[in-house]
Amino acid sequence: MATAERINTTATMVAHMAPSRSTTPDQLARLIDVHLGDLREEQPNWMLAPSPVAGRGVFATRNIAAGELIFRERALVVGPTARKGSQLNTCVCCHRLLASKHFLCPHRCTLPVCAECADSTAHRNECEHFQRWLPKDLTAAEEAPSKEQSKGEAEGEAPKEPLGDVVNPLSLRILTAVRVFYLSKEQRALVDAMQANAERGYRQEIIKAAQCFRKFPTTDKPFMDQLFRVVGVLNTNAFEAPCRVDKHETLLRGLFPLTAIMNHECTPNASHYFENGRLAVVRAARDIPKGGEITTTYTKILWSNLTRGIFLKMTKYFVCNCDRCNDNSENGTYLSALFCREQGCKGLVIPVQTKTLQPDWRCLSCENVFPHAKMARYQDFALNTINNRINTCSVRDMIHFINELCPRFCPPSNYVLIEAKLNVIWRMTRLGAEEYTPEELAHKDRYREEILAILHKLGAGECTLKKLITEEIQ
Ligand SMILES: C[S@@+](CC[C@H](N)C(=O)[O-])C[C@H]1O[C@@H](n2cnc3c(N)ncnc32)[C@H](O)[C@@H]1O
Repeated sequence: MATAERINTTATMVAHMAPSRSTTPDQLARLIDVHLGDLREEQPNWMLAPSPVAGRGVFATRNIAAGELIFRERALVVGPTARKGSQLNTCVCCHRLLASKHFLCPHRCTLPVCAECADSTAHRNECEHFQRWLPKDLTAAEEAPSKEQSKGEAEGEAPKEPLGDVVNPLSLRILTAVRVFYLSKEQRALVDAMQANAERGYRQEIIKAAQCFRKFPTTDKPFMDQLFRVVGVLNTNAFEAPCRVDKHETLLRGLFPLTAIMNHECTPNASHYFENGRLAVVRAARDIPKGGEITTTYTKILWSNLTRGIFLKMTKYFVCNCDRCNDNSENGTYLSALFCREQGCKGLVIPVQTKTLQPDWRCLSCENVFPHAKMARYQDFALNTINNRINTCSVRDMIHFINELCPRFCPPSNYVLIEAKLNVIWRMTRLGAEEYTPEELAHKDRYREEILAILHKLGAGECTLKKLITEEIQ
């Protein structure tokens, strides 16, 4: 993050974030060029232009071959995702894992930070900023022991272990938005030129964060409006980028503006991945002709039509109209398929209509039609049963479950079962091959071939998942 001029009042912050919704395509292109800096190619194979899909998009300036690099981009801003279950005792600057107790900033901004970063210029602005908002100190309990604790100790009980530091994920998550206010003027202009979906849930994120502080400027309307927009931009555009420091893996909330301007396609022609949470790399997954829109995916590629549709509607607020979404066989992969509920028939049942999230379902064998509610309950059952096993079973038991029990209630093409196979492959790779029997390793190879065949049917080309499966998972 650029260390911009110091900002001491919310009024100054708002002035710096003055809206510039009318950013022209040329201005946007210039802001992106400045942001790319030394990573901007002399003659890029991409350009920005209005998209027939939505808003602005990224387009090929010449034919691009599958596998070719399209661009690399550093994050404009990153921060903790502070997801449920993540290790919150991770330094917000260098992302190292900290001690499990006493890991908050010594300057009492209540952010988890390592001793080195606590006094760094990278942390100074946000530290002072959080201090000004007066965090409700969650460690107070440690300094002022409860009445019962003091009583117990007075009566000769061994002193209780100090409670240690506690982080509120809601205040931690707002950090990325706060960091946006400290970007340079041009960087903030770029943030302001980005799409921000207006969603009530995003406001909740701020309202809940505000409750973590005694002096959050909730009555400062211009500031709050800017904050709502920044959080809207983050939620519309930011990625969750994995980052590994030493052996500690964490997910960062990163804004990569050029990568974000790419529109979504369910089987995209480009793939992106992140290097240590701070660098996005975008490559062509298939050949892209000159003038073609370069697309990425906002969903998992192996999800069924309905699952992707619901996810996009709920989190990105649009209905996808790509070729894959309009084909109820899903390129012959039948990722949505469930077994027929009719006595004696074990045919495959698939959604009939494609442009609705509540389709009728029809059996490909007996042609009976089932209401969506019934099939949705069945899909939920399969999902919960399989995910429950994934979370509780050893790999060995999972292989047995997939091969012997799943076929009784879930067609082998169903995406939940495919994802379970991917999970097995992934876990076996992480644990190392020597722990498994040749038979178990053969199952892993078979799962891998099945998934590669599905990716081939989908026309996914050199997508990130294929790269992972063929190169890293061996
Ligand atoms: C990260 S932005 C993509 C860039 C955006 N087109 C722009 O002009 O800044 C994501 C938003 O773009 C729109 N979008 C992206 N892909 C789409 C698609 N396939 N169909 C409809 N809308 C899409 C949706 O409004 C979505 O919330």
